[in-house]
Amino acid sequence: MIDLVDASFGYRHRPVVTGATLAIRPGERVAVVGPNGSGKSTLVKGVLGLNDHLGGQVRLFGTPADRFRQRHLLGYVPQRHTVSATVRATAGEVVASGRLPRLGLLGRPGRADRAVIAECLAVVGLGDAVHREVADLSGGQQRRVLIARALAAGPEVLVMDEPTAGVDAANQVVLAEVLGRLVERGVTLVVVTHEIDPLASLLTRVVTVDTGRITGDVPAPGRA
Ligand SMILES: Nc1ncnc2c1ncn2[C@@H]1O[C@H](COP(=O)(O)OP(=O)(O)OP(=O)(O)O)[C@@H](O)[C@H]1O
Repeated sequence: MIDLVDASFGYRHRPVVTGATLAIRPGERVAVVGPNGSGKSTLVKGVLGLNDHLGGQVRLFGTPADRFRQRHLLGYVPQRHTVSATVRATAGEVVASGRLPRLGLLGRPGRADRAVIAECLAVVGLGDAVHREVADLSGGQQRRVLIARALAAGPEVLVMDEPTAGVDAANQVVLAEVLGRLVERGVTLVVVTHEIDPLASLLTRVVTVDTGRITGDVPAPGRA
C-alpha cells in the first residue's frame, strides 16, 4: 500500500527525513514513534504528498506517488487538537467536507453520501452529534469528528498524527475503541504517537524515527 525506497522529504528543499525505506502492507497497524522533532510528521506527510519529496521512491498502491490519482484511498487525520474554534460548522458539515473527493460532478451530497456521513459519525461514537456545532464539542470529541471526516472518503489506509495527544485517559480509551472498530473493518493504520500503551492491543508493528532516519522497525510488543 505504501512503499518507500531511500525516500527523502523536507520543506522548501531542505531535507528533514532522509534514506527512508518502508513497506506497509494491507491490514498492518503501524505506530511511528520517536523524539520530538525527529521527523515523524514529516515522514507521514511525505507519504501523503504534503511536503517536498526530495529523493528516492514513493509508491502508493503500486503507483509512483506523482502519478497516483486515487487520493481518497489515503485518509489523514492531521496533528491538531481540535477542528477550529474560528469555523462555525456542525459535526455533520465537517464530516461532509471529507466526502468531497467522492462526490459527483454536481458536488452535492446525495442520500447515499448522507448515510455514509451518519455512519462515519456513528463509528467514532458520535452518532447523535450530526447537528451539533463542533465548537461546542470537547477536544477529544472534535478529534473523533476529524477521524470521521477522514473516513468519509472511504480510505483503505488511515494515517493519524498523534490522535491521543492531549486527550485525557478516559477519552484515550474511547479513541482506542474507535481505532479497534476501524481495524475490524480492515482499515490499515499508520499512527504517529508518543503513547503506545493506549493502542498496544491494536498495533502490529512499531517504526522508530530519530534525527530524520528510520532507526527501528520491529513487531509491536507481544507480536514478536
Ligand atoms: N512546515 C515546516 N516547514 C519547515 N520546517 C518544518 C516544518 N514542519 C516541520 N519542520 C521541521 O522538521 C523537523 C521535524 O519536525 P516534525 O514535525 O516532522 O517532527 P516530529 O517528530 O513529528 O515532532 P513532534 O513529535 O514534536 O510532533 C523539525 O526540525 C521541524 O522544525
